[in-house]
Amino acid sequence: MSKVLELSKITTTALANLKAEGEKIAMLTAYDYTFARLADQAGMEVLLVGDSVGMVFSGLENTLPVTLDQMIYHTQAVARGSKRALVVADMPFMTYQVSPQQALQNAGRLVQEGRAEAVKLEGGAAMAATISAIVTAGIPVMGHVGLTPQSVHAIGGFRVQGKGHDAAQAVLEDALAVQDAGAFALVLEGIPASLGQQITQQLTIPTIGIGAGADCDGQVLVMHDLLGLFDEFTPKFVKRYASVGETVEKAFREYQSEVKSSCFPQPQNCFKG
Ligand SMILES: Nc1nc(=O)c2c([nH]1)NC[C@@H]1CN(c3ccc(C(=O)N[C@@H](CCC(=O)O)C(=O)O)cc3)CN21
Ligand SMILES: CC(C)C(=O)C(=O)O
Ligand SMILES: [Mg+2]
Repeated sequence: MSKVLELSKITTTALANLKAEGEKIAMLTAYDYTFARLADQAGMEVLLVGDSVGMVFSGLENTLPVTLDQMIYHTQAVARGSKRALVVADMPFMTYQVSPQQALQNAGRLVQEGRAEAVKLEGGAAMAATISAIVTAGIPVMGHVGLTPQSVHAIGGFRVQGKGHDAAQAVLEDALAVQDAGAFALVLEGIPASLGQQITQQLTIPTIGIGAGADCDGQVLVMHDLLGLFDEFTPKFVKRYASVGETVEKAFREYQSEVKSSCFPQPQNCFKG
């Protein structure tokens, strides 16, 4: 790719072109300005302000209590840190399920107040009319099928979906319904790799996998999992690229002990009168 293209703003069209060219799409979650900036500089095509913010930032057990105002706040911070990456914001639980009208109004807030460039919502065929209403208003929608964490109580835990012929067929039909409704891309979460491959082949829009195998058009991970900052659970699909948690705790211990022993501050850390 040319230098100009490398630096150009990523759009939904750019992602479609990447699928057409067989180039993989790298997506990562982000929740604040500092880390969004680092991920953007590292070349991530998409920054997802995930409702996983409820788990890794707020310390909640699942994503259900996350509010629209919280998502707007985090999206604003990520948008400020992102020069090139496409900023996608998750629609939180109960901000899009009641009606397409409610969904459109709330998607509009994520764009107008949060500065999101697209929104993501969970669900397949049942969400087709909702996706269509948002897309018609000019807001790009990313779908999300398979393991949908906002349905954790209905699923009975964070369990792999689409195992067996009938369950696989249901996920495929959901994926096709999301595409037909006008979504520009689709997250495939927690499904067998073979099903991820099948859906990716059948869809014209890019698929972005998390625990959906190697054949998806792109991959997404939760930033804290990748960095080794979150270890309350480590799903099989996570790869740790660093041990930032250990590094941070070591620095904190050193600072704490230097305060106790009066090794910090030194004269160079002090102002002269
Ligand atoms: N930090 C973090 N990482 C995530 O990937 C993530 C979140 N939070 N919050 C929202 C959802 C919840 N997710 C999860 C959480 C746990 C498993 C998990 O434990 N999976 C088991 C398999 C479970 C089964 O099928 O029985 C695994 O070993 O992968 C999967 C997805 C993915 N998302
Ligand atoms: C795991 C990704 C796809 C997500 O929805 C989130 O971070 O909330
Ligand atoms: Mg989410």
